[in-house]
Amino acid sequence: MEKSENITWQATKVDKQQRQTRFGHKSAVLWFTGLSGSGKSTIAVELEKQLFERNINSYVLDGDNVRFGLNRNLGFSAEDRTENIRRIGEVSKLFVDAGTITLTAFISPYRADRDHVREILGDEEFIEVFVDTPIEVCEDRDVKHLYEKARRGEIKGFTGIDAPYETPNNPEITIDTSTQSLEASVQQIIDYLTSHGYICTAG
Ligand SMILES: Nc1ncnc2c1ncn2[C@@H]1O[C@H](COP(=O)(O)OS(=O)(=O)O)[C@@H](OP(=O)(O)O)[C@H]1O
Ligand SMILES: Nc1ncnc2c1ncn2[C@@H]1O[C@H](COP(=O)(O)OP(=O)(O)O)[C@@H](O)[C@H]1O
Repeated sequence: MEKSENITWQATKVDKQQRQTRFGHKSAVLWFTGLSGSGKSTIAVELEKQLFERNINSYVLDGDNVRFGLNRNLGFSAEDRTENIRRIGEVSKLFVDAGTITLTAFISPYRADRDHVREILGDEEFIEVFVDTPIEVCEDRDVKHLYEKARRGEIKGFTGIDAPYETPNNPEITIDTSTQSLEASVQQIIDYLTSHGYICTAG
């Protein structure tokens, strides 16, 4: 995998700990995973807004958006999805080093790919948020009409239809948007961040 030789790690004079101290909160990745239409982006975007309002550095990396730029050369084969998640894992690590609470909204269907990101970040900085909305509900929403296309065979390898989704074994947070409101989901995550000492009650 490594193609670069003769490279040396450059140390910096400002570290993650100093940045966290200055910002007044810890940094970590909230790794949203779940089917298309499960609610990953909707929750991440609202949560980012609420964290921002509390003066917390936060940033959303969203599957669709990242595929317009950084990952525009990747498709939806198993190999490309793995590379997609590997890159986002590395980007997330940089954001966390920069002191930001990073929200990633990718289907990330393969357990091994998510576990790899957990490994490079460590348990404390990787918070897996399983958006466990039943496929029937996601398909019923079909915001982008992609399930419709997949059922008609116009999209091949669509997650949940003819491509796999491997559920997390031990997610830190589980949300089902078919039974809980957006507000309740966002509050559940804020409560987790507060009770685990990532952010302060007062923000
Ligand atoms: N074949 C196939 N399977 C699943 N999803 C598809 C596919 N083709 C396009 N799309 C659209 O791409 C979004 C998922 O991109 P991700 O980068 O999150 O996927 S992955 O993590 O690499 O599996 C996904 O967005 P979300 O609905 O936000 O999840 C879809 O809009
Ligand atoms: N309780 C809820 N939480 C989150 N989204 C919900 C909820 N109820 C309905 N929705 C709708 O479900 C859709 C989820 O789409 P999206 O957030 O793009 O999902 P994903 O990013 O997982 O593909 C949105 O249209 C959203 O308005």
